[in-house]
Amino acid sequence: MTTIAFIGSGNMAGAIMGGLIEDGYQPDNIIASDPSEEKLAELKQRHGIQTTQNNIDAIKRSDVVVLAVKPQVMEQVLEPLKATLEETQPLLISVAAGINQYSLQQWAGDLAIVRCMPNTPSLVGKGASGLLANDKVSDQQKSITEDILGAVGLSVWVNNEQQLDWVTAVSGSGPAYYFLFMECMIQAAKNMGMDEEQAKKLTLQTALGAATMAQKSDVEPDQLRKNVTSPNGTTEQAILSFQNAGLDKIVKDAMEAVVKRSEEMVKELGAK
Ligand SMILES: NC(=O)C1=CN([C@@H]2O[C@H](COP(=O)(O)OP(=O)(O)OC[C@H]3O[C@@H](n4cnc5c(N)ncnc54)[C@H](OP(=O)(O)O)[C@@H]3O)[C@@H](O)[C@H]2O)C=CC1
Ligand SMILES: O=C(O)[C@@H]1CCC=N1
Repeated sequence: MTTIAFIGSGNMAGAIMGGLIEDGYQPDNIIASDPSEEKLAELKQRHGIQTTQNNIDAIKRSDVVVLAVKPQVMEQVLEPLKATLEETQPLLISVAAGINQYSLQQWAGDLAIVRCMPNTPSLVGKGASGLLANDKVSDQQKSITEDILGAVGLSVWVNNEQQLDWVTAVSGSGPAYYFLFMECMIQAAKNMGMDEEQAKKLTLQTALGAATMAQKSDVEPDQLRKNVTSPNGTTEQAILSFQNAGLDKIVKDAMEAVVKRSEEMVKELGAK
């Protein structure tokens, strides 16, 4: 079985590791590397995986290296690892937003690199990831990448950096939009006087029900919405309220802001 090292073991790495284990991946074949002893102890206890505070040691023992540190520290994290990476030639998968293939290659060396944009629902096997390979990635390495990300949800290959920025706007950042919407619904229900626990239970089940229906049915989301919206009924008033507030523009602006920020990050943080 392929051994996977995670350089950086925070939220995103934890989500992918958790999803892999849930899917039956051998814990012995997962190595988490992180400066935090506490984080590592927690991961070891929860998943029974291998842990280390030594990135080079983790890389030497693995076939696939997943880079899951914050974009702001990627350059400094890779600098001491470049020689080992070039020597051992693992498949490198970076999940960092705003760090493009060019920068990764400058900092990590001439390797097979997949730039991946995952999302945190990977933790529950419902991830959605975009993948961009450089031309050193073999078909076999593509299939290994699909297996890893496939264990935690669905993945799609894209052809260029711009398309990966679009993936970031849709699914990378997307879970936060739905969480925010849930927060707003729970708060509004509380303001009406509903008990918080009840508001939460109903909101979450409604989100799950709507997503499951949209995914399982052949009917498009707009028709599913119309099916809920009885003429002159209650839903119609809510939809009108959203539309009058310019929801389509609010969403469009938010997603364009993601793409803009990704492009800025490439300029701010990327290799010159
Ligand atoms: N969260 C999300 O929804 C998504 C995140 N991403 C990307 O995933 C990456 C990680 O994000 P996230 O998991 O949220 O961040 P976290 O801060 O939760 O995780 C990053 C981890 O890397 C550790 N770290 C810092 N320096 C090193 C080092 N030298 N060697 C090894 N580990 C180190 C950090 O430790 P310490 O805290 O001690 O510094 C931290 O535990 C980012 O690049 C982000 O763009 C992509 C898609 C979705
Ligand atoms: O907010 C971020 O920068 C990361 C990338 C996508 C989701 N979280």
